[in-house]
Amino acid sequence: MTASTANAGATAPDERTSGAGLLAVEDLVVEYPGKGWRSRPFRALTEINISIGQGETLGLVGESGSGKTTLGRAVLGLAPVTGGRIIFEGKDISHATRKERRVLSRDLQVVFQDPYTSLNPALEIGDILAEPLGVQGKAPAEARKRVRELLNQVGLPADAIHRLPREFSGGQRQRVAIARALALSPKLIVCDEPVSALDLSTQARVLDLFLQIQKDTGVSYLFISHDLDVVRHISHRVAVMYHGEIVEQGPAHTVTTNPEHPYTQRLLLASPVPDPDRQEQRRADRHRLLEAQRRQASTAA
Ligand SMILES: Nc1ncnc2c1ncn2[C@@H]1O[C@H](COP(=O)(O)OP(=O)(O)OP(=O)(O)O)[C@@H](O)[C@H]1O
Repeated sequence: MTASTANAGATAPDERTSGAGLLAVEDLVVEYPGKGWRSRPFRALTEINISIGQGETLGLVGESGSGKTTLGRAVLGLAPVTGGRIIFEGKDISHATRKERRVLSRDLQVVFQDPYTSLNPALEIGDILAEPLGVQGKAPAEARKRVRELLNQVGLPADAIHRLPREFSGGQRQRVAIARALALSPKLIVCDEPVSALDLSTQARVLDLFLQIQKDTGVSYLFISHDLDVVRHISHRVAVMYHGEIVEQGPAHTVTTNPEHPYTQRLLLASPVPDPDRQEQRRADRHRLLEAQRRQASTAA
């Protein structure tokens, strides 16, 4: 993985700036009802505006509690929308009924962070992958064929069909979760920290798989991560969240190497650089950023 190339596997990121088309989130507000120690409703998202085009990845970064997961859940219909709209393929889905959500689930899928808890441990991989196909009414023979295709697509052996999740490593389990999300050929996948639980070399391979799948299928991703390097690698554009608001968004390379907002600058300076391959690039980024801050300070003085 090279830190300097944002989503090198798909369309050049800087050619994309609008992201209009598939998903548009307009002035979205999410308030959780008050409960327990929080007796008043809690506003987790305030006037969020993002959009994602077909075949595009929008990376969503921000510290813990900034509202990234809530935004992903709102898109999936799992968080209470109290204001604004979520438009998917031109249709307002912010208050979709359960029946409408079932239909939408063909096009809108999710991959969660933890490959150890997101798969039913009692089911064989073949059954895990066939489940969404059965729910959508695919005949068993057709479902079996699709399961074999999916295993091949995510780089798992055909005999994985009869094995249980516990027989696989974290990276392999995440491949199963990706295959399950792909089963119905969705248009958008919400990826909620899908590589955070994996070691670095496995992270790189799984990120490459996401890129390859996007190239092959044209799927779009809302890619949530707290890791700026991961987001830079996978995304065309990046949105930065802070206390339930988007404070900055733009082309991935610009936002992750030359951010404008002080919060993004702090994120960049604070994020660790565990991968030796990325250290040189990050040192250069930090140096440039610190220089720019020094220049700003001396101009202000
Ligand atoms: N079901 C809920 N009920 C009430 N408050 C919630 C609920 N889910 C999340 N929150 C609150 O909303 C805020 C945003 O949480 P969210 O999980 O979206 O942040 P995040 O950026 O994804 O954090 P992390 O990276 O730790 O997952 C937090 O203050 C959290 O406590």
